[in-house]
Amino acid sequence: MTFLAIDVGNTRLKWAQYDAPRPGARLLAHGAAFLERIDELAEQEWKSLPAPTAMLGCCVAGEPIRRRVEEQLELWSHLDPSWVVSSAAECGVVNGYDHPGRLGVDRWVAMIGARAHLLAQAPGRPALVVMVGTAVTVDALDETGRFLGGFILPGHGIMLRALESGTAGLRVPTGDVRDFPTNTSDALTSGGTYAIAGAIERMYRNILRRCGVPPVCFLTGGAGWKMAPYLTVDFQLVESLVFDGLLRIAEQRAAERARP
Ligand SMILES: Nc1ncnc2c1ncn2[C@@H]1O[C@H](COP(=O)(O)OP(=O)(O)O)[C@@H](O)[C@H]1O
Ligand SMILES: CC(C)(COP(=O)(O)O)[C@@H](O)C(=O)NCCC(=O)O
Ligand SMILES: [K+]
Repeated sequence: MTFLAIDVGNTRLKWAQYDAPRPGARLLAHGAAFLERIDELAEQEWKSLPAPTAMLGCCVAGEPIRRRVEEQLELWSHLDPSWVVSSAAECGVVNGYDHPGRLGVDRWVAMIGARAHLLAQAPGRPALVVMVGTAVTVDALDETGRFLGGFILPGHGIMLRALESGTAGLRVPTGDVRDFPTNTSDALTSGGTYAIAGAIERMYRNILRRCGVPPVCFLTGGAGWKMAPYLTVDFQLVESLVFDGLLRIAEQRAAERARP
């Protein structure tokens, strides 16, 4: 009984194969492909994988991309692709968005993963879930598992491209993060990094004010490691947060199917 988890973002598809559809399952293989390369998965990375018994994914990259991923999944003819959609409540997480279905499903799944980590280590605490990918999301879960709301910011790449295309004088290589940047490259890189760090610190304080208890902060996403050195709040870097959420949802759905 192997399980394939897939997370399709706006830049890359991330996949991981586990020996079972439940949290704590053993990771058998994993990889990532830029969206320009997803049409090669069945011919390349996935070709040598043992056939997964079940698959669950989340996709924020749009319907055409999702269909292209499903074409690759046809490699395993018995497999019935299943995609999570954001809902009003799932796996103990309650969705406080005005229109729950409009919440990015990667955010929803990451929060479900974070909630499981939180319950295992610090029940009774709120959670702050930061995902640094193409965009950056900074989401708040209260101590009962209710999603209170969150920020969306441009990611590092989008910030730099926006500045480059909106100005005459900002076309410079990537710089270093400095407290007091003294050249354009460092000023741009530091500005982007501290904009994200500042949003995280603000949400930390928003949650503390709302809940009266400091949140446990989870950091994930392809560029999460880039932010790690610059955060002033305690955090846990959990690269697998979305996969952990998918495993949790898959376990829950299997239990529901098994119920008489
Ligand atoms: N090896 C890498 N190649 C390209 N981008 C990387 C790499 N490692 C980290 N990144 C950063 O991670 C981002 C993509 O992260 P990811 O979580 O896959 O995004 P998304 O979920 O939006 O597709 C890129 O925008 C880039 O800043
Ligand atoms: C905010 C996002 C673009 C993040 O995408 P990513 O950086 O993971 O590619 C995605 O979660 C999304 O399309 N959300 C829908 C809008 C919302 O969450 O309100
Ligand atoms: K993502």
